[in-house]
Amino acid sequence: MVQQQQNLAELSRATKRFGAITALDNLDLAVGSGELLALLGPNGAGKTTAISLLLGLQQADAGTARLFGMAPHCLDARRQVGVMMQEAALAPELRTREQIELIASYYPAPMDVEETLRVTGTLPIAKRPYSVLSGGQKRQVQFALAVVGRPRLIFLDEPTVGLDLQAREMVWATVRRLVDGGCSIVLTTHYLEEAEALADRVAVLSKGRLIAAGSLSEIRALVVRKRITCRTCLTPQEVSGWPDVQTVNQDQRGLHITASNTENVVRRLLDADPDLQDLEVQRAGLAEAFNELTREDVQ
Ligand SMILES: Nc1ncnc2c1ncn2[C@@H]1O[C@H](COP(=O)(O)OP(=O)(O)OP(=O)(O)O)[C@@H](O)[C@H]1O
Repeated sequence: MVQQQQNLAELSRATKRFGAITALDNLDLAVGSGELLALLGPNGAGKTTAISLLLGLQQADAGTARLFGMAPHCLDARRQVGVMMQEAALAPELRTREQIELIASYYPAPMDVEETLRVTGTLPIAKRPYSVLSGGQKRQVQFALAVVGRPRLIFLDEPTVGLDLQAREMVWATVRRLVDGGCSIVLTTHYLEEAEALADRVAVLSKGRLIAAGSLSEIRALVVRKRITCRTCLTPQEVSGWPDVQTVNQDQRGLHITASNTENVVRRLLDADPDLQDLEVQRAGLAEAFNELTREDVQ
């Protein structure tokens, strides 16, 4: 018998307004079992608001939010969730180990506290009270609290902002391990390389609306533009007038061309310069796709 896969978290036609601002505009969003969904979008796009609705921290003005098929504020739903928001109010006097022990006690089958300290890089600050920690160390503790309960679904709102490279890599490694173990994760990030490194699926928000969703390659494919690099005797001035050519730059590696139809441009390059060398054609990266998709909003 084929079992129907249930979405762990779901927004249906959700709208949320703050006075004159429409933070979410008729948004549909679903988080499937075992996936890492990256929510991308410019500042103010509605990413944090979407998570807040799914967690029951805020109510939608229209539409619905469901968490494990329940209203998000239900304790049974919340018990299956771990959260790291951008701001956290933690007891300042509690030491890191005590914070982790406290949160672990709320969950039925938490991770071992020592293991949590180790995999989140918080072992060196285990004995220090929260109030004396640096900004980055506080984020590490918040991350530890999000994962210690071994929840089925974890929301991470910009988890690596303010972390040094080593701490960021530790977060990435732990996130990968959790997903490998069957955990689902919703991650908001401004670091596109973070989405590229971790996400199964990407949802791009802009002005409270979903403007694109799909796998990384599907999102990249939305951008038709591709890059051509080659060594040639042709000058940028000659090439820039050709059909399908969008931009041309030159440096010591040769000519760099972006084009909407690379096949046509490559054919013409080879015709015009039989001695052409080091020809490379690359698809647009996530960063280019993101810029293209949200261009209207960032201008
Ligand atoms: N409590 C609030 N009161 C008034 N306006 C709010 C409130 N929360 C969010 N907003 C507004 O709603 C919009 C969406 O905000 P939100 O924090 O969801 O965006 P975001 O995509 O998470 O942005 P960022 O990437 O900067 O964190 C913004 O214009 C924001 O100013």
